[in-house]
Amino acid sequence: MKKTLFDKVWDAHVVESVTNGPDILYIDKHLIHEVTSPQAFNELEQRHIPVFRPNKIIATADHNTPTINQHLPIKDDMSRKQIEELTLNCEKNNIEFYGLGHPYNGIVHVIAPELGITQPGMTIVCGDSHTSTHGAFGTIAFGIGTSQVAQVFASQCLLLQKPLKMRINVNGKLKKGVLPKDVILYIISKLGTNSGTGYFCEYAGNVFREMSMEGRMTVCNMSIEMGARGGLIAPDETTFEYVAGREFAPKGKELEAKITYWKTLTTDDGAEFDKEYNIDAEEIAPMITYGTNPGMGIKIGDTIPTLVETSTDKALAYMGFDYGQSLLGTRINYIFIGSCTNSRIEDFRTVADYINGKKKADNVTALIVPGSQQVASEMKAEGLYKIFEDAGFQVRQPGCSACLAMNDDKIPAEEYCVSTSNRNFEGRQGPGARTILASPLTAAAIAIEGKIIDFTKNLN
Ligand SMILES: CC(C)[C@H](C(=O)O)[C@@H](O)C(=O)O
Ligand code: SF4
Repeated sequence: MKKTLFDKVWDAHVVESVTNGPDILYIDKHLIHEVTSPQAFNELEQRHIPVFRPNKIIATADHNTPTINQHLPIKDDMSRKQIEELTLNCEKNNIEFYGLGHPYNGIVHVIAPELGITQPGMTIVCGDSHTSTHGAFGTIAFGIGTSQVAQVFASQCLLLQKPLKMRINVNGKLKKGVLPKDVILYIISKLGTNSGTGYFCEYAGNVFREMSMEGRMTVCNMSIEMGARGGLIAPDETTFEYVAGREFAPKGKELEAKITYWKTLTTDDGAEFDKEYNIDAEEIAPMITYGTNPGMGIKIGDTIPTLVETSTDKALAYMGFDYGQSLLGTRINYIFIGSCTNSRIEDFRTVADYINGKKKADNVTALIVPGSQQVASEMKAEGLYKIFEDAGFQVRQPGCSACLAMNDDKIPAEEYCVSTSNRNFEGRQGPGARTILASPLTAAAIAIEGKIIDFTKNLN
């Protein structure tokens, strides 16, 4: 039978299946953070169940962490307690923990790939919806709820109904200034935030084949924003090259054997999908969002579509925009470049390249937040800190930061923030804050101007 990439990875992990029922799936790697693990640890403790395979679990602190003075005790009580609880739970259960100050600390979806923990063909879960990021390596990776976190702690397995399969093919040549973030924002704006519900989505076509691993991670990261459980891209030379040599990646003969296997992880010609979309790369342009879900996006120079849906009325009222309006010229006081979508070295290289020798506009507060300590070290080594600081940007310490209002980095009410994160929900960046999602390049260009511009005209 012809199989898809998804089928191959799934089938290799089925421990047992119930006819016409769910499968028991083995989980290779379980990532945890401070927000969704405490209740699961409590459940195990109450039921006197030990953690079955602690060496398959990696923990980091990212959501509640401050991005200034990480060497000092966390001021906010609730955040400090969250991190203390995670630290204690990891100690008690023998789980590797990359806490604040650890050279491997950072956002969970940034550190696992960069440490070589994420590898092709694996099943990876985390109590976090953007676990879909790891699909960029040809893994089945998805977010799970707290009761499932407990299930994996106890058994290293999950009881799951096999999801449906969809494929999005993007072929052709991307225009200048179009980044992977624009590709996924465009896809979601076209297909809608429910188009992936019940599905795992494979991204195929020359656009993804030619993308860096960082770019593929940006795309897979946002699969969840079109409703999909996860997204994945077939591993290839770009993937193998990225993985090889990383801290926890296989080495020598073992790596060779793995690569031979990883090369089989492609969708067979003629394998069937439950649905499929084709997109022409030339249609895609730099995108911005105008509303309160990631599907409410337009090309920078376009006007807000005139839709008659009450939910759009509410979104536009929240954002302070109108039907038919162009966003060009909108004054922007906050820029956030970070989050598990766009806080990898390539993102910061793109930003630094654009702003080198320029200055941010006076009205702008611009935050640069590396996804991990390792990204921060690379940035320093490459001289990017100096470029950012000379341009008047603030470079912070790693964490989720202003992606969501769980730490000190909040955007004031009614202020617009052009953000490279993945969600623009009401209150996401702070009560009343208005989030406009965009690529790192778009965010950089807007930081320099202090208002929304169509920067593609300035590119040479
Ligand atoms: C806090 C966490 C559970 C949440 C998620 O699942 O995604 C967060 O990371 C987010 O991005 O909204
Ligand atoms: S950076 Fe944002 S989207 Fe990513 S895990 Fe943190 S809070 Fe969630």
